[in-house]
Amino acid sequence: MAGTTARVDLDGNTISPMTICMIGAGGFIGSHLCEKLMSETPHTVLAVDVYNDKIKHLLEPDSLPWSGRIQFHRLNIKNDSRLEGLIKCSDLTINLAAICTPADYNTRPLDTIYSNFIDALPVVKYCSENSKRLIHFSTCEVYGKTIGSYLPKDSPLRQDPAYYILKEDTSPCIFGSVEKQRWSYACAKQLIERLIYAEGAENGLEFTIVRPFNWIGPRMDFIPGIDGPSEGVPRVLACFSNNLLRREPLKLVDGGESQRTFIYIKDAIEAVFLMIENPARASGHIFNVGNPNNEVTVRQLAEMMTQVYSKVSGEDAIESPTIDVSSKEFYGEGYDDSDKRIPDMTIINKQLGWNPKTSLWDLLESTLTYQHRTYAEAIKQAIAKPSAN
Ligand SMILES: NC(=O)c1ccc[n+]([C@@H]2O[C@H](COP(=O)([O-])OP(=O)(O)OC[C@H]3O[C@@H](n4cnc5c(N)ncnc54)[C@H](O)[C@@H]3O)[C@@H](O)[C@H]2O)c1
Ligand SMILES: O=C(O)[C@H]1O[C@H](OP(=O)(O)OP(=O)(O)OC[C@H]2O[C@@H](n3ccc(=O)[nH]c3=O)[C@H](O)[C@@H]2O)[C@H](O)[C@@H](O)[C@@H]1O
Repeated sequence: MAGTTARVDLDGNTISPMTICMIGAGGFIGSHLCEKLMSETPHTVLAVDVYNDKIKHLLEPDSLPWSGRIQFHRLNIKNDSRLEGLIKCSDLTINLAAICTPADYNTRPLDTIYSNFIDALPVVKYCSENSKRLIHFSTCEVYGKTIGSYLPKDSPLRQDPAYYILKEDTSPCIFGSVEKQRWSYACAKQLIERLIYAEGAENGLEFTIVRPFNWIGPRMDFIPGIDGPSEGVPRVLACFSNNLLRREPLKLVDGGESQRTFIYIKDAIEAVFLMIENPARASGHIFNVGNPNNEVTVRQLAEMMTQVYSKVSGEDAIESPTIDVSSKEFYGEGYDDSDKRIPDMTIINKQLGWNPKTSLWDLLESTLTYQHRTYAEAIKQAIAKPSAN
């Protein structure tokens, strides 16, 4: 049981129980982190968010084995003076709070920039002034587009990893023009990374920056019209899950040619655990956290999800499982895209000895089993409702 056996770090030292102020704990990544921290460690979590639906199962009832080790604080970090007190009484702050759905970047650029830069400023300041450790969640989007994407289509250099592998310490950050407001998120995340790095260099802030590469799994985002707004556009896993559940074609933006590497949330959480419990190895570093072996085009992802969903639901796929849609139609004016995202793993391997394990097929199978179990009945009822009236 958590807390009864002493935990040791990668260097064999005993890890003392710590208090973690987790901002954005009620979201997708936060919920998985809280779940594992409660079941496998003696650490205490001060869970800060405006919502708690995804961690409700950890908060009640009082009889849960970790009762007393997780406290929920409903607050908006934009304007709440309690934040500094929570950071002060913690050993470590993890900041996950952000607007991070691409449909918002070009349609709500101000909210996106405020959320990812301005609202994170006090968190960094309080950590620096109070000499508290910070793990800040950035994104692989800070790399933007690959160098290779600017080469002629038939250039052999496009096949050379030097032109597309993304390395924390050497790759440039390549964004589109300011009119392409898609990059408002990446640019705000890049500037907060630079500010944190500068606080480390000038004022001694002990920090770790995480750059997640498309982490996916249960509880990611929402299913429109079921546990989120009907007109809302979540990230691709939830968009495609929604289409599959409703037996609609999966929409391929601009032909689905962009490439992504997807990693299972449970593999990625292991990496964050190593950062939490090995400060001497993690501090001062920026880490890519992704699975370079799970690369697909978005079209291939759609095809694989269609096959996996048929297997887990027992339903045959519809006759035309995908449909092409322009990015302007799907996201509106100002959308642009990352062409390819393969993380270099050298730094995280060297510092933390971490590697991802789960194949794309396996992670989709467990995730879509969850989606089917959680939403299929609610969708059936939602679809049946209008005709019953
Ligand atoms: N999921 C991924 O693959 C991925 C990839 C790259 C980067 N990230 C980064 O990781 C972090 C977490 O991502 P996620 O996928 O869990 O997103 P999420 O949207 O599920 O979680 C973010 C949480 O932050 C909370 N939040 C936002 N603004 C807040 C505020 N002002 N005050 C209090 N709470 C606030 C939200 O309510 C939400 O619960 C984000 O910073 C995101 O940019 C995630
Ligand atoms: O997850 C990450 O690592 C980062 O990348 C995501 O950005 P992106 O991968 O572009 O967002 P998705 O919504 O997951 O879309 C992936 C691709 O699928 C496409 N897509 C999306 C939805 C859809 O229905 N159809 C479709 O073709 C998009 O155009 C894009 O090319 C988000 O910006 C962040 O959550 C995060 O910082």
